Amino acid sequence: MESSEFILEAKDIVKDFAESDGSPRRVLDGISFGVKRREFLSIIGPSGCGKSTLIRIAAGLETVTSGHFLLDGKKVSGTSAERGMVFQKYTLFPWLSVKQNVMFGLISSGYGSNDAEESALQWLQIVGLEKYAEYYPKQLSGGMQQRVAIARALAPQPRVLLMDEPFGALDAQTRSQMQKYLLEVWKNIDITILFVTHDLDEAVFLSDRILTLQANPGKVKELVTVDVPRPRTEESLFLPEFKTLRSHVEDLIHPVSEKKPEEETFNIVNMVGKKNAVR
Ligand SMILES: Nc1ncnc2c1ncn2[C@@H]1O[C@H](COP(=O)(O)OP(=O)(O)OP(=O)(O)O)[C@@H](O)[C@H]1O
Repeated sequence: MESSEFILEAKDIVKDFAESDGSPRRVLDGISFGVKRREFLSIIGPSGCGKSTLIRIAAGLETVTSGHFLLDGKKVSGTSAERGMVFQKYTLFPWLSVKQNVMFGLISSGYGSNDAEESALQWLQIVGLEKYAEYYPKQLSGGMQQRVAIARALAPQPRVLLMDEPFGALDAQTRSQMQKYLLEVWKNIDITILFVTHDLDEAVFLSDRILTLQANPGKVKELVTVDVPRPRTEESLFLPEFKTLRSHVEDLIHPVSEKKPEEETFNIVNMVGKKNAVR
C-alpha cells in the first residue's frame, strides 16, 4: 500500500446542511488537506466558514455529504478514542470527580478500573492537576477544567487531538497561559493536533501550519507554513516573522478593502513601538 506523509487527511469533504425550507445549503465545498505526524495545524477563517463542522466531521460527530477523512490511511467512521476531542464549552461530567472524569474515557476504551485510575493519575500529573484528583469540576477555574478535558482526551492515547476553540471561553491571561501550557504538553508527548480558532495571534503562536478557509461555501484559501522559530514565548509576538505572517493570514481571511481601520491602528502601534503602545 502507498504510504502517506500524513497521519490525518481530509479528502474532498463536502457538507450540505438543510435550510429551514428543506433545500440544501453547501457549507463545506471540497476541503482537502493533510496533517503530518506530531504537527500542530490550526484551521482559521471567517465566522460561519465551517471550521467547527469540519473538525466535528474529523471527530465523527457530524456526517459528510461526500468525501472522507483518513486516519493512518484508513477511512474514519463514527467517534473513536483514536481521535480525542476538546470542545470550547466545558464538557466535564459535573457529578464525577476530576479523576473519575479522566477515568471515564479509559474505562470506555476497555481499561479495567485499577489501570484506569493509575493512568488517570499519571495524566493529571502531566497537566499539573494531580492535587485536584478528588475535586469536582465546579470547584475548578475554567482554565483548570480545560486542562482536565485535555487530560481526559489524551488519556486513551489518541493518534490525533482535535480541539474546537478550546480556549475561546477563557479570559485573555488564562488563554495565553493555556497556549503555553498546551505547547509544553505537545512537545513532550507523541501527539498530532488539529486546532480550530478564530484568533489570529493564537493560530500563529501555536501552529506549524495554518489552514485558512473562506466562507459561503467553506473552501481552502491557503495552507500557510508558520516560520516563527520555536520555542515560542511572549517575545515571539514581536518578531518580524510573526508580524509578517499574522498580517498575511489576516489578508487571506479578510479582503483588504474591509480592513482599513484595523490597518491604520496596526500602523500606529508599529510607529509608537512596543513600550509606548502598552502605556
Ligand atoms: N446542524 C446544523 N444545521 C444547519 N446548519 C448548520 C448546522 N451546524 C452548522 N450550521 C451552519 O453551517 C455554517 C458553518 O457553521 P460552523 O459552526 O461550522 O462555522 P464556524 O466557522 O465554526 O463558525 P464560528 O467561527 O462562528 O464558530 C453556519 O452557517 C452554520 O449556521
